[in-house]
Amino acid sequence: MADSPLRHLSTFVRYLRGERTAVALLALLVPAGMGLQLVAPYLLRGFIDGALSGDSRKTLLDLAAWSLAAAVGTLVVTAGTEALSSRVAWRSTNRLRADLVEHCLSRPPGFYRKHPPGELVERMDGDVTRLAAVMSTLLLELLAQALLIVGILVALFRLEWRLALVFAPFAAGTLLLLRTLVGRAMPFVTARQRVAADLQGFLEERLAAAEDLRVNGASRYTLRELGDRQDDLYRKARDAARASVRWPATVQGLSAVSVVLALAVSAWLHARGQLSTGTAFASLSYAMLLRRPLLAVTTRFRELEDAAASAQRLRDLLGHGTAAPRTGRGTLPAGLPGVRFDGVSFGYEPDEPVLRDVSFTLRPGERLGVVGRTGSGKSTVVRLLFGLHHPGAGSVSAGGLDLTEIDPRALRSRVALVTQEVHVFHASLRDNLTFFDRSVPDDRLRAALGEAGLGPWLRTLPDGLDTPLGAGARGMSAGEEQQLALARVFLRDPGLVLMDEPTARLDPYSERLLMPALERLLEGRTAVVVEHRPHLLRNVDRILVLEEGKVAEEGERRVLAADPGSRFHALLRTAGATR
Ligand SMILES: Nc1ncnc2c1ncn2[C@@H]1O[C@H](COP(=O)(O)OP(=O)(O)OP(=O)(O)O)[C@@H](O)[C@H]1O
Repeated sequence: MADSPLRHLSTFVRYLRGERTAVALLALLVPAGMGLQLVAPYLLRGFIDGALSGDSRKTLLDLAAWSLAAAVGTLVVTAGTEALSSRVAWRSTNRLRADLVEHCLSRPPGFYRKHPPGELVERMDGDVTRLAAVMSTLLLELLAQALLIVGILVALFRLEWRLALVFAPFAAGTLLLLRTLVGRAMPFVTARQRVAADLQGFLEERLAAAEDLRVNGASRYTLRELGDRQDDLYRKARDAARASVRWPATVQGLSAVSVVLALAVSAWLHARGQLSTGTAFASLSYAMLLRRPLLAVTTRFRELEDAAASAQRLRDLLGHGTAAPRTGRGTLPAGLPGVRFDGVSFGYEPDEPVLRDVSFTLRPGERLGVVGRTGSGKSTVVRLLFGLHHPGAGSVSAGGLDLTEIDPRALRSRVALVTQEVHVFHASLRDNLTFFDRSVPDDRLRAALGEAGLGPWLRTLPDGLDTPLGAGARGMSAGEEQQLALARVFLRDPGLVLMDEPTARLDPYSERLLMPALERLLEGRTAVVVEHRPHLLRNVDRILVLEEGKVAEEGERRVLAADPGSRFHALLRTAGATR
């Protein structure tokens, strides 16, 4: 059975709640506009019959004045409807867009692997805009058009029942057809919208990697893939258009037949003297007018199906990943937190364990270095400690509290994660440091930059803390970006620092420049440092060696480094760093 568009749209009705007055006014204006359309043919009849029967000039002028008033009324109602509906659409969709952005910002990393930014932009822009049309007037208009159809049929019956009999089956047949066709085009429309969003995601990803693609000679392959995707979009758009066009084409055909029939009946009745010229004109005007709402309903119905498909995709997006909300409300106790992994097993996918029964303990202020081959689960340890995922078995705790019991915001205020990925926003240096919090005093910002080793760099900036950074503004080297990331952490002064190979993308020179700041950051804090180059772990107290997700070795750094039989010593030997 066809999916009902209204079911998908109903979820978003709540965004109209703040617009009750405007919606109530629209509920009056839209039917009023439809009602005004019924007046014109009625006045026309009076005018023609009056003129033919030699009525006084005053009556004819009165009728002309009424016609003018109806036209002005229609103009006012149309302008009012337009203004109000734009306002309702703008405000309600802004609220929806804000909800979507908030939802996306709170999603775990896996969400962004499933939905690349280009796809999300298409949803927040394209889908929301399509929904806006429905939220403003479409539903009201569909209802009003249906009322107009009934109104025209009643007026026709009153004027000439024999003509009404020609049109009633046409209108009823069209509406019955509508019932059977409701939602038929939706699967095709949904498929078209999905492929369009995928194309957007593809373009966004490829353009972001333009340099890599060029360097690796993959530009031609990318263009070929773009061609395939465009062909697919064309096919899906064609299928959707075919499915959607059947309905208006049928109505057009039916309508043409019924108008010809009405013309024949009018001519016949008029020739027999049973129909005045004015009534014939008025009836035919109503007959022509009847085509308008029926065709409008069909065209608007396509928009409704488009919007319903968008609504379905937005509902899916809003529902995505809500299965495991964090419920913790606790906060980390004051002071430096200790850390404990107790029999932790975890996998990103079911039946694909990444960590197996991992246990270790760090006392407050202790620093742990995590080493192991690529893919052994080092980064996963850090992600669990940052609360990005929860273990399938065992527990991860900080400051004596299981992380599932801690409010994520409270956790993030005391725990910092430094990775090799640094995002520099297109904003001032100040905003880049504070994440747009204007309450942080400048001397704290300068101190944090100094601790991160960016003091001399700051002095070279023309506008100091107000210097714009990011795309199209002042460029930064990879090392400076990493120092900026460290300055952000110094500013927050967390008790627990997690580092995931922060120097991995730096050349040895930049790495050497960064090391003093990294070492300062570890001083007087509990820390977990992931590093595949063991010789860089000079300042940690303990070492954890992971192999295929299991703890292969754990102990004091000093002891393991001095023991030629230890795995850590072997790693140092391989790196040529044994002392
Ligand atoms: N988000 C994810 N979804 C699915 N699998 C993942 C995800 N992240 C990591 N993995 C897989 O988990 C395993 C461990 O990954 P992890 O990043 O923890 O290893 P690592 O030791 O830090 O590796 P590297 O030194 O290369 O960074 C790998 O097999 C990896 O493919």
